[in-house]
Amino acid sequence: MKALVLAERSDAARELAAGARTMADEVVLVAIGGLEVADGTADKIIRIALPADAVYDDAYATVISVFDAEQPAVILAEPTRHVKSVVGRVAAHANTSVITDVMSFEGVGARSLYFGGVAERVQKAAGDVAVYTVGAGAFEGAEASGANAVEEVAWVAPASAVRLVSSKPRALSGVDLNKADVVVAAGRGFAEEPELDLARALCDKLGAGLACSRPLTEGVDWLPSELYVGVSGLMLSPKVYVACGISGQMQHMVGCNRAGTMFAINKDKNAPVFKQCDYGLVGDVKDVLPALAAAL
Ligand SMILES: Cc1cc2nc3c(=O)[nH]c(=O)nc-3n(C[C@H](O)[C@H](O)[C@H](O)COP(=O)(O)OP(=O)(O)OC[C@H]3O[C@@H](n4cnc5c(N)ncnc54)[C@H](O)[C@@H]3O)c2cc1C
Repeated sequence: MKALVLAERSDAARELAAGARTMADEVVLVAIGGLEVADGTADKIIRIALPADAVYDDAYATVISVFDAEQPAVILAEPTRHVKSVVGRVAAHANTSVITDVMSFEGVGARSLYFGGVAERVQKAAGDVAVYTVGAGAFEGAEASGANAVEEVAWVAPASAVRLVSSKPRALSGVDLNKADVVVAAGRGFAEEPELDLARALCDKLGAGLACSRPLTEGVDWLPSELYVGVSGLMLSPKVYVACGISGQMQHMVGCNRAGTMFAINKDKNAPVFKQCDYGLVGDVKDVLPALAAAL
């Protein structure tokens, strides 16, 4: 049985390839646009170079040609916006559906969230080809392997290409949250944008990355949307997660509940986050964060 892996980030490619190894005899990684691939990731790396005027999503037509040539029984994809756009169209071509946001595999079933994360279900692929988008941490302990034999395929122009109107560099936070050992996350407990400096000061002391809940990105726009954690954002598995002024709604917590150790700071002793953390501190972020930063 053959598995195809599609990922935008090198770490995710390796993790999904390791997971694919537990399901298939042959693991083929599709590397679009110069993705760096670590040694021993997959049996075969199929490289797709992006033409200068093309965007990532346009690679779907080439990936469909790869799918036709390779005939995989399973596809594992990283749940980024671009990869989802590509894999959705590959699944439509294969006359199958995508089982999204898989958190773990149980025999032939895949456990994932639905209704925006308020419920879980286990699904089994209906067709001949199983297509999954899989979050970080689903294949803990699995080891990637393979000769990384490289094959380059010709670009297949999509029937309706995305027209790039303009682009501009994005301000990055400096820390890749997917790789950070420690993440400090801010929620609506921060009443005003300048209060986020308290979380930033704690990040500096801990060498942590700053993340947030979704309300801090959408609507108020205090932080970029790339930084919010949860069912529709980042799925993280850091060693330590510090949830500050976050209530603990399921939609947020599914993105961080794989953390090794979870700390929560909230002024409401009944906040749901206290039932989900390892260590809880009842207090106001305006008092607790400066005290913590000073003590460290
Ligand atoms: C389809 C769908 C998808 C969603 N996806 C996501 C997602 O991916 N990620 C996400 O984060 N959310 C998501 N949401 C939103 C989610 O349901 C919650 O509304 C959101 O996570 C709440 O954010 P919060 O915990 O920061 O805010 P709140 O729920 O308002 O909690 C704020 C907390 O701060 C505490 N607090 C207030 N003041 C202080 C203070 N001074 N000091 C300490 N504590 C204080 C309060 O006691 C409260 O517990 C989604 C919702 C839907 C419907």
